[in-house]
Amino acid sequence: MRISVIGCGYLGAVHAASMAKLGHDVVGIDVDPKKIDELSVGHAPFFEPGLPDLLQSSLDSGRLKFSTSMADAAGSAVHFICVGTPQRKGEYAADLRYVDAAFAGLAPHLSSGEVVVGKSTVPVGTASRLADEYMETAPEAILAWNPEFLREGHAVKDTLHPDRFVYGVPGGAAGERAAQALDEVYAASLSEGTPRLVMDYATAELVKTAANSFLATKISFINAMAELCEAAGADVTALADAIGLDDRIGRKFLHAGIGFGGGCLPKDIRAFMARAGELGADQALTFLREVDAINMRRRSRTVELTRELCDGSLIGKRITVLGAAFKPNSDDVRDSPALSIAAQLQLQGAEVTVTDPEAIENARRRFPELHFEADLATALTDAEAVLLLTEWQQYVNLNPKESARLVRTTHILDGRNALVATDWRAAGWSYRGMGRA
Ligand SMILES: NC(=O)c1ccc[n+]([C@@H]2O[C@H](COP(=O)([O-])OP(=O)(O)OC[C@H]3O[C@@H](n4cnc5c(N)ncnc54)[C@H](O)[C@@H]3O)[C@@H](O)[C@H]2O)c1
Ligand SMILES: O=c1ccn([C@@H]2O[C@H](COP(=O)(O)OP(=O)(O)O[C@H]3O[C@H](CO)[C@@H](O)[C@H](O)[C@H]3O)[C@@H](O)[C@H]2O)c(=O)[nH]1
Repeated sequence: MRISVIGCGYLGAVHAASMAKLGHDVVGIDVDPKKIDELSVGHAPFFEPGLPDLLQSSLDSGRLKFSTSMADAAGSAVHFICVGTPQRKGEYAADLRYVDAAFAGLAPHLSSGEVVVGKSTVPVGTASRLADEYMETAPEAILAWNPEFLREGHAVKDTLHPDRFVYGVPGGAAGERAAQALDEVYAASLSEGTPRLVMDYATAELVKTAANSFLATKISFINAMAELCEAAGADVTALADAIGLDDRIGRKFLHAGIGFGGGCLPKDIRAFMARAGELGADQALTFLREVDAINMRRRSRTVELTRELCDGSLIGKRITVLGAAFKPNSDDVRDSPALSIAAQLQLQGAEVTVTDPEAIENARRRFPELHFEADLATALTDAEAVLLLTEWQQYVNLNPKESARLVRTTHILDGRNALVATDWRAAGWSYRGMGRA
């Protein structure tokens, strides 16, 4: 099947390479010529485990190519729209200008029977608006919305073996044709028994934002419990283990710490609230304000805990931050809690050094005022406090005795509750976790 993938960022590049792996002939299209040049020679423009091999094998198969020209999408049976939907500057709402530009650019190249499939995360109501505004030029083409649930750091596996497929389609024969086309695209995964749910546009759009809101709520719930544990002298990790054993609750997404970040959860819950307001249903989502507020409080709480670790003053203190990415196994620094905390500490007078195995380049672009050091041992040397803010495996595996020899003062704040506290204390460190006595 001929497929085009429009927008080759964290979602689209993985999607394009994965669709070629499934046996389709794929063209990935992006407006960024640098990205397209890199992808065309098999260089992944961002860090994602498994992507370089997948990209290379798909290019070698001759089934994957990249282009900056929308005209190269012409003739594809299915066109996936994977462009960004960031938060609008100074507002909660999603910025849909890239989605609109992608539809406007694609529409003149559409032919009868082709299916345009939105994968970007959009506010409910967007698909029917786009169908009205852009699909009229190609009346026989059909629009479907097939939201994406991949996690960065697991994107390849999540794309090839997702938990479920959601198809938002129009009513009648057109909807059936769109679902058939998507079944053909995903035949290999469907044959593994992956559930496939067909519904209307609005429900499909809502499934995506509801799923991310639920995940964000779960994280903020456990972080609220962390606040309580701190006040009551209890331990949030023991609490999460105990409540997580109830199947109805589950242990996943109950890791308390510095809170959630990234290019999805924060902006998606805000866009969801904004859209609810436009629909006159803002009361339904007022709890998400609290979810957001709890999350942002974790960042200021981390700054306060660091001040406590540093005997009450941050001025001139040498602080080493382990991790810049918003999560491990990613170089994505969009709304990274680690960087936001590092920047706050520096503003309050600390001398901050940030290290990360993959994200330094991206981090430096966003926070040029911070000092970055790629070498872990050098970053730790002479530190007066160490903060683990992104739980990369190499940081979790750090040897507390060897690390103690590098630093000036053995103070560690475990912002992700990822270290074995007893090991660090046994090696002479004063260890502080999040929500732990
Ligand atoms: N990153 C994820 O893990 C993930 C997972 C699920 C859903 N999503 C959603 O997918 C969408 C894309 O997210 P992302 O993280 O890949 O963003 P991204 O910023 O990494 O990628 C977007 C890409 O679209 C390109 N682009 C912009 N306008 C274009 C146009 N008119 N034509 C062609 N290309 C264009 C940009 O140059 C960029 O490369 C968002 O709606 C996001 O919420 C992302
Ligand atoms: O118990 C937890 C779990 C996660 N996090 C943090 O939450 C953020 C988001 O993590 P995760 O959801 O794993 O990463 P994303 O790659 O942003 O994936 C989310 O956002 C994507 C884009 O919409 C969706 O496709 C995914 O299903 C959804 O999990 C990160 O900062 C994590 O450190 C916690 O603090 N505690």
